[in-house]
Parts: sequence; structure tokens; C-alpha cells
Amino acid sequence: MVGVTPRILRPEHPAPRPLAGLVDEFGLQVEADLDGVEVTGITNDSGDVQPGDIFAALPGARRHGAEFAADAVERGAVAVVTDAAGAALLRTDAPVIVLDDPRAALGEIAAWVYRTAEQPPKLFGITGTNGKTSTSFMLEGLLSDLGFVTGLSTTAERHVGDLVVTSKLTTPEASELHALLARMKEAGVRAAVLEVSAQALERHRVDGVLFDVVAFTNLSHDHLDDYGSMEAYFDVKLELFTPDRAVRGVVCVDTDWGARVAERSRIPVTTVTSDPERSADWRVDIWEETPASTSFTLTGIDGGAIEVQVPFIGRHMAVDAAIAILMLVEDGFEIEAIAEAIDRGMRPTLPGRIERVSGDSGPAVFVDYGHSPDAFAQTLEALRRVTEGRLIMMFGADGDRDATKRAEMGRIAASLADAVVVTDFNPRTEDAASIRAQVLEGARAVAGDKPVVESSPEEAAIRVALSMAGPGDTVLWAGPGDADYRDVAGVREPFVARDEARLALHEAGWDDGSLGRSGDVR
Ligand SMILES: CC(=O)N[C@H]1[C@@H](OP(=O)(O)OP(=O)(O)OC[C@H]2O[C@@H](n3ccc(=O)[nH]c3=O)[C@H](O)[C@@H]2O)O[C@H](CO)[C@@H](O)[C@@H]1O[C@H](C)C(=O)N[C@@H](C)C(=O)N[C@H](CCC(=O)O)C(=O)O
Ligand SMILES: Nc1ncnc2c1ncn2[C@@H]1O[C@H](COP(=O)(O)OP(=O)(O)OP(=O)(O)O)[C@@H](O)[C@H]1O
Repeated sequence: MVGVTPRILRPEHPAPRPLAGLVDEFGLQVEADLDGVEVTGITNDSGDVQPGDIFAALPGARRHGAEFAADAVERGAVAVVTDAAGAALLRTDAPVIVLDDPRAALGEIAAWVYRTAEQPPKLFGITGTNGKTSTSFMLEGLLSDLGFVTGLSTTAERHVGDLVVTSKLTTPEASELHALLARMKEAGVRAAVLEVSAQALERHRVDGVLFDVVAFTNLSHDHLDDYGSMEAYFDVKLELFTPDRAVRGVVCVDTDWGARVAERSRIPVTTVTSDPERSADWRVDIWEETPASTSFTLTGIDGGAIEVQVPFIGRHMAVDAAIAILMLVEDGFEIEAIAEAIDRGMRPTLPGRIERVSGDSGPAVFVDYGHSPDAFAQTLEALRRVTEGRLIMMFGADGDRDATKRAEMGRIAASLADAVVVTDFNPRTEDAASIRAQVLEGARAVAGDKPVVESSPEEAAIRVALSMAGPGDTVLWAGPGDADYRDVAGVREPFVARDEARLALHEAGWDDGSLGRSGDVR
């Protein structure tokens, strides 16, 4: 989707609620006259304040939101919710509600403000290290085929029916999430799919939401800068499988982490695996992989079976599709109805996930959002199975994010590809050359005779990668996916990998007129 401006979706016609009602409902203390104070929204971002909002002034890693309260009130905020440290910073005549932990209350308060607990749409939540966005898009597509007006919240996009906006965070802050749900209700959305990151669970972003069905895709090395250990990262994810958060669940047990989620879940779950060595309630048996699709049979222990073809490459995409299907089964949909929806065609709408950007001539070129060792492994193994010639991988590791995965990303790339081009990927405030050096060390440790080339910036690197490739070969550019920017020295500049790859293909003489069409999924 080209030209979509990032923005926050709120209800267009919010019904005002008296601030005094909120104070009563939650037993809050306020030393101010609340007579006539009406609330229509809530936000923790001063830049997003609309007249009638409560401004939640939260403590952060960099700033205290209370520093921005005067600005928020000037923009029309009618009250401020903060903590004691924030209250000490405030200079405002607006009513102030002081809580020990305002972030922990934000979801419940936002649910009250936007009335999102009243007749919510069906809610589906997906967590895991990789595959959340892919599974979410597939599930939204199936729900739409089943006749629902749908909503979606992912790393890539948020949807309210046909309205599409690009996302900032994977899971929005609680105030933004409830505003989005209220907008969905206004638009008649009857089923919504939300990606739930570990950061969201830990930072109360999905508080005040009760999911009908949640799913766990997998857990692998990522975000150790935030969590310190895989155990701590796992514990955060497990929280989604508790009765306060969800009614039922689907768990992929392809990893041991999945098996542990199934064991320790406090809500009923159904399990699925694509690994013949593991047992589960449902099995994924892949019987065909082509450069354009993957076909599999999903079989239940009670004998129910469904044949599925997804227009995406790879076992991991088949697993994501199976999880989406089983979330519907868990919600009570008949398997026949789901099968009919699949037969009508699972729509190929996966922005930047193993997305083909090349045309009919020259090497096949894919951009992908994978930025972790396991995502690399899954995608390279999938592409290997549908590539006749050589597999060339180009990627970088992102700055200001888990540095412990960089060498491993290099090792996986050099083990599974035939040639590697190490470049940059959102260095943010770090030195790009030193990130590349960490990746190269891992790659060169296992590469043997395989070429491992360093090239920066990305514009140069994709041309180097293409110079190594010809017809029958595949080039995978992993990292940027569908992103429309790159972050260099803390500044976001416009950059679209698929456009750059197509330009490089054109310059290399691989533009036969089909460029920009065969891979153009949006
Ligand atoms: C660790 C984390 O999640 N940090 C988020 C958090 O920052 P923070 O609480 O430290 O906030 P801060 O920047 O110190 O500001 C304090 C408060 O002042 C407010 N403020 C700040 C500036 C201003 O002008 N006006 C204003 O009101 C802020 O909204 C905030 O409430 O609140 C900010 C405002 O909402 C977010 O932008 C920021 O996300 C940062 C950018 C981020 O990168 N988060 C990542 C780690 C994240 O959450 N990722 C997961 C997905 C991961 C994955 O699966 O790959 C996600 O769900 O996106
Ligand atoms: N089931 C899976 N198992 C492992 N890797 C996967 C799986 N599904 C997708 N991937 C890989 O992970 C990459 C990111 O996929 P996707 O965007 O769906 O995951 P995500 O969980 O939403 O990621 P993020 O949390 O970073 O937004 C894909 O481009 C692919 O390389």
C-alpha cells in the first residue's frame, strides 16, 4: 500500500462520559470540581491529544510524560492521570488523578472511556517471536472470506474494514489500542485480529482486552536486550495464556517452548505441529512446495482433515496458516465453512513477508521482514527447496537492539546460503561498521569457500548481490520487509527495499516489463 500516512485511529463520534463517573467507578481521589467535565478520549502522547482527552502522563525510560502535560492541556486535555513523581512536575489547573502505577491502570481506564468492553468484536490475539504478522493477515483474510467486517492490528498495518494505516509499534499503547477498538466498533467490525508482542504484555498495552482465542507461534532468540534470558522472555509470553487475558488458545508445539506453553497454559488450548517427531492435537503434513505456493493437509486426532494451499513459500508459512485456521476452529467455526473459505482462495496479502519483487526474467528476488536467526533459517530453507541455482543472501543486523543475535545471524546465513552480502539495517544510534563487523565474524567463521562480502549502504549491497546472480538463482534481502523508512543515526529517512531492489533489477537489465507486477502483492 503506497502513500499511507502513519496515524492513530480513534472513534469519529465518541460518546462523552463524565469524569466524575470514572472517579466513582475506580474509587479514585481527585481534589477538583469535576462538575461538567466530560471525557471523550485518552492518550499518553501529548502530540496526539484531542480536546476532551484525559492525558496519561506516564514515567518513561527517556522522559516523564508530566513534562508534556502543560502542552497537553493547551491542546484541550481536560484532566491528567499521573504518578507522584509526575504530580510533582505538574503546573496545571486541570483535575489531576494520582495513581501508584498509572501505566498499569491505563488499559482499564481506556476501556471505560471508549466503552470497549461493551459488545466488543470477536477478538483474536497472536504472540510468538516470529509469524505474528503473517498469521494475523491470513486469519483476517479468512474472517473476511467468512463474511465478517474485519479489523487488524500488526507491525505492518492497522485495518478498520477497508481503511488501512501504517503502524508505529507492533502492539499500540493501551490508550491507542482501545481507541482503535472503539473505531472498529463504530465501523461495524465484527472480528478483529491483534498482534501481541512481549513488550505489550509486559507494558500493559493489552490490559482491558479479553481475547476469545489467542495463539502462540514459536519462541527463538530475539529481544534478549529487553529480557536478559530466554526464560524471562518466555514467562512474559506465557501471560497471554491466562483467564484474565483469553478464553481459549492454539499453541504450535514445533519448538520445546511451545510444548511448555501448552503444559503451563491456564486456559484450554489445542496444539498443532509440523514436526513428525512430535505429537499434537493437529498435524501439518506438507505435500507440495513451489516457487509460488505451499500445500498441506491439516489433520486432527479425531480424523477431521482439511487440504490447504497458501500462496506463500515455506513450511513456516504453512504453519502460520494452520494456526490461523485452528483459531477459527477453536472459536467454533465449522471446518467445512473454513474449507470453503480457503477454496475461494486465501488472498495473497502479506506485505514484505517473503515477497517476490522480481519479474519473470533474471534471478528471483525476495524481500523479507525476518530479522532473527530462526526467521533466517526458516526462509533460507524454504527458498532452497524452490531454487534451482544459487541462493544469495543480503542482510544487516539492526542497531540499538539485541546485539547477541548478530553473529548467529551471520552464521545461519553463511551456513544455509551460497553467498552472503552483509550490509546495514537500521543502525539507529550505533556505528554501522561495527555492527557489520559482528555479523561478518559469525558468517566468516562458518563460510569456508563461500563468498562473504561486506557492502554499505543497502543501495550498493543489492547491486553487489545482483551481480552475483543470474536466471535460476535467488536473492533474499532480509530485514526491511515492507518498511517505508530506515533509521540512520536516530533519524528516519524514507527507504523502501522493494523499490530499491526493482530499480537495481532494472539497471541490471532484468526488466522485461513484468517487473513490479508479478511480485506486487498489494
Ligand atoms: C521500551 C518501549 O516499548 N518503549 C516505548 C515507551 O517508551 P517510554 O515509556 O520509555 O517513553 P518515553 O519516550 O521515555 O516518554 C515517556 C512518556 O512521555 C510521553 N511523551 C514523550 C514525548 C512527547 O513529546 N510527548 C509525550 O507525551 C510518551 O508518550 C511516554 O508516555 O513508550 C513510547 C511511547 O509510546 C514508545 O515509543 C516506546 O517504544 C519504543 C520506541 C520501542 O522501540 N519499543 C519497542 C521495543 C517495542 O515495543 N517493540 C514491540 C515489538 C517487538 C517485536 O515483536 O519485534 C512492539 O510492540 O512494538
Ligand atoms: N512460523 C514461523 N516460524 C519462524 N519464522 C517465521 C514464521 N513465520 C514467519 N517467519 C519469519 O519471520 C519473519 C517475520 O514474520 P512476521 O512479520 O509474520 O513475524 P512477527 O512475529 O510479526 O515479527 P515482529 O514481531 O518482528 O513484528 C518472516 O518474514 C519470516 O522470515
